[in-house]
Amino acid sequence: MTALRLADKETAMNDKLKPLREQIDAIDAQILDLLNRRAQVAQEVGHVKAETNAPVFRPEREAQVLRGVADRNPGPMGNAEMQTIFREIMSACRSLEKRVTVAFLGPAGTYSEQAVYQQFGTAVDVMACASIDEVFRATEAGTADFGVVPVENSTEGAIGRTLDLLLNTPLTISGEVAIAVRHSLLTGSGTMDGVTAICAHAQALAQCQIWLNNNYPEIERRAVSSNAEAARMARDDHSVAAIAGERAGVRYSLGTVKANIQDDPHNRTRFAVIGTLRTGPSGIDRTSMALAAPHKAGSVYRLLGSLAQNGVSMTRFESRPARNGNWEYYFYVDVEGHIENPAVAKALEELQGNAAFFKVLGSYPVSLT
Ligand SMILES: C=C(O[C@@H]1C=C(C(=O)O)C=C[C@H]1O)C(=O)O
Repeated sequence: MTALRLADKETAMNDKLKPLREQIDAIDAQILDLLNRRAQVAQEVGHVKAETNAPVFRPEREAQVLRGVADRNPGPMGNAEMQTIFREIMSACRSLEKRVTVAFLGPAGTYSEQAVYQQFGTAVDVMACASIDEVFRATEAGTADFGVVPVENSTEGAIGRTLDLLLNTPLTISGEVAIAVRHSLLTGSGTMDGVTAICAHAQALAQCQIWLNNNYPEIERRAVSSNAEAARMARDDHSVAAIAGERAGVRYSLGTVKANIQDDPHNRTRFAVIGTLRTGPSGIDRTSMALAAPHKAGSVYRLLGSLAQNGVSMTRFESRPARNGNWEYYFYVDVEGHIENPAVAKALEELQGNAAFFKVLGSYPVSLT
């Protein structure tokens, strides 16, 4: 009797589902058709670009498309989900023009790899490099079209090696990506049974230290070359737990002991996309520069005065030792606006006149996230 009633309920449900699924099938057919029409137009764009050897990847245009999607989205689909879908659509369309190769700080499964996919979508060829230096080298040599390197973390501060290398590279910053860094405690079994060491990159251990002190104060912490390397170790050795992103956990088939163990819930890392491409204005842009102040009273004040007088807002000011033993510093300054914006151009020209060293690192669309 009960079984019968259940079967009746299922039939009634299926009767209701059938027309709805037919609607979805019809919509999917339309989406399929529209996507291929979009792809054909992108191919035409590719031909036009090929005639003049113009760059295929246009971050300013992609940023505008993604912002437009969020602006026009009536819901119920969320803006972030819609942007993820459109990023993939653009990635697939772009790869019909030309597939770009992107170098990043490997191994696979790192936040740097996540940043690559967040900027370029998944229709790209990725090249895992062993160091930040190698990402610069591969991109400078043209082995990779672009490189993605970490610039700063909201908890731990600047990534010094990236700042040092930006100073001398002929490459420019073509784009930026910010990602939320969420660390998980991962093991082969998904439990802490038999675990004698917690491994991660030193930065990740630092970003989770309060949580670790509160929960596993007695377990040894060991810094290794990357979180992904820690995840690989945890897969091969069940006495090791890793701190890494969920992406690494999936890659190395690990179980999650606890997700989101970072001390700062807003922990974010900003990455720069480096390449030879000088990105055009997208409407919401940032310009990064490096400069040195002459050894004179009030010189930093005068430098920054050029920004204030031209109404240009500074969003970041970072200093790095010049490493000449003279207590001299390079300043890394980010401002709002593109270098083609007249106020920004004027401010930078004045600034350059007052600086002992001056280099524009790039103008690029502000990260969506
Ligand atoms: C189609 C173009 O080429 C690429 C693909 C884009 C897209 O699919 O919308 C946008 C910008 C470019 O990175 C274009 O430049 O418009």
